[in-house]
Amino acid sequence: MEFAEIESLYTGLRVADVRDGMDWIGLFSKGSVARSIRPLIPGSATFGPALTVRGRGSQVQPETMTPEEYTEWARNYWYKKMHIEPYAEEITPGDVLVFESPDLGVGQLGSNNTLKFRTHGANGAVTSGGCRDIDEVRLQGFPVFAQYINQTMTQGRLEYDSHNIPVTVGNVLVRPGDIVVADGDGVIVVPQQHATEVATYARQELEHDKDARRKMYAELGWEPDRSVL
Ligand SMILES: O=C([O-])CC(=O)C(=O)O
Ligand SMILES: [Mg+2]
Repeated sequence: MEFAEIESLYTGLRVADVRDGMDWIGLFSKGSVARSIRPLIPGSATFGPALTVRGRGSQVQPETMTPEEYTEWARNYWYKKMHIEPYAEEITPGDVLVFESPDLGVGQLGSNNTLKFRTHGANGAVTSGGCRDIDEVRLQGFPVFAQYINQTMTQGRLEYDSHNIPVTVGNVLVRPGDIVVADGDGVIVVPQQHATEVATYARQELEHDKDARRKMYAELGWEPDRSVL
């Protein structure tokens, strides 16, 4: 599905609405990513088709080296052969990167690669692993939904495995092109074949809910804000 179509279906929908839309078509136990995967930037929200990436634990045990040798090893071996990001070149504007990453306490995402993803037009990233440089990622306003914040780099810990393959993140299968929606309630994944129907009932429930809240705003004498308009 083209991003323009996803945009017209999903703009303004909250994760809660998409959850309802999934229920409305009978997908009660599907889609909701484990609640341990949370927004790292309070208030951030995103949606888009999944560009999937798998990382794997590494068996590489770097030998003892001088710092100069280590610089050479990191730049010309690790970041050229093991921690590679070929998928960045394949980002289509609107994509949400979805990383299946083992829980190795690694800050696989950081302010450098998130900025690279943004320059290619990505709408955000979801990972079962971690993120570092978090203050800068917040400054960038790049929506990251992750299991943890941690300091360590990937060297000798976590390698690139593959991309554009089905992955399992937060106990949910995510296939390339499935629709990812994320906000303060967490992350939900809509199988692409259900994208239109789920959005239809999600929208119905959002409008129903907004009507009820708009009336209570009026009763309270509050000015309507975007949450009720
Ligand atoms: O380099 C890494 O592996 C992660 C990182 O800190 C960044 O992208 O800024
Ligand atoms: Mg960094």
